[in-house]
Amino acid sequence: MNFGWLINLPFLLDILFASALGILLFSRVNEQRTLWLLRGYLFLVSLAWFVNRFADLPITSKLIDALVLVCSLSLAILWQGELRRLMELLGTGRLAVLLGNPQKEFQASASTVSFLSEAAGKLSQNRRGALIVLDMGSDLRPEDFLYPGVPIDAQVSTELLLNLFAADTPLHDGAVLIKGNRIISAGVILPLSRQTISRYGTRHLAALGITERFDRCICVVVSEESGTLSLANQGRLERPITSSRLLDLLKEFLSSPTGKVVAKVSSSNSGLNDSVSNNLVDDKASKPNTGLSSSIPNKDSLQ
Ligand SMILES: Nc1ncnc2c1ncn2[C@@H]1O[C@H](COP(=O)(O)OP(=O)(O)OP(=O)(O)O)[C@@H](O)[C@H]1O
Repeated sequence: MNFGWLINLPFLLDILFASALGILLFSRVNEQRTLWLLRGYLFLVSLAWFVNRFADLPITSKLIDALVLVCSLSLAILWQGELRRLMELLGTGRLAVLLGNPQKEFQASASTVSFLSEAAGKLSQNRRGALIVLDMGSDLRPEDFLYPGVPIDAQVSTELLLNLFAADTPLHDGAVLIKGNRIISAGVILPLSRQTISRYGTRHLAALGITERFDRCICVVVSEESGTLSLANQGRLERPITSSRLLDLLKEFLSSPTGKVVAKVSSSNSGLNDSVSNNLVDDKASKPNTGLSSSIPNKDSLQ
């Protein structure tokens, strides 16, 4: 066998780029099951390449190609949200997000998270509906929202948060966006989750929608109907939680450079974790599921 191709520069570059891409992909996957799928898929692709290049087996090669095609289609359906997000990031040139570099200036301080959990606790006691997005370096931009809201740019405080969600005030509808220690805007309309089988209302779906798109973004939700406090992270909802539990989770989130703590805590806490995809406890069970597109609100309908 001639191994001359091994020292061929284009071939070495090919291997280098393919390995870099593989490492990047594996480093971005944080779920074991997804990792297995990716590993299996890459094995099939490598097998197809090997058989095509080195074996003179046309029928086997065609069969493996067909298998790779079917698997690619299945994965495209399974990961449509992630693939869409990948293309959005590539299209908007946000490579830092893709490479997982958090923006350090958006690290919230310990006092910010305690103001936030204190406000959430009071809102919950008073059954005031609220939705607070805490961006800890996920590079959220106005174009990521359905409506970017009204600019505020003020230091986070319990009083200001309570004021923003007070009944009958112009900005109480929609979400408050916090970046680092500052309230950036209020009245923000978030994209809804694509988890259409959920029976949650739009406030909770909005929290899931933004957190399933952005890793380092979490959402605190207070239900107006039940006063239940929830924390959304990476497309999962942990509820019901107390304000002190919220504070603990926020602190753990702050101390984690990858922002994966809450998911880890949730999965080990079967009593509290409530993933929408699992369709568990739901205080909106009586509400008909209207489907995603029909339930996306516009600003006018929320006022
Ligand atoms: N896409 C969105 N982005 C931001 N806020 C939203 C969005 N959709 C709905 N909301 C907020 O949620 C309110 C409606 O909540 P809805 O009852 O539909 O949801 P919910 O999840 O059942 O919440 P709750 O338990 O508080 O009733 C709206 O008045 C608005 O303030």
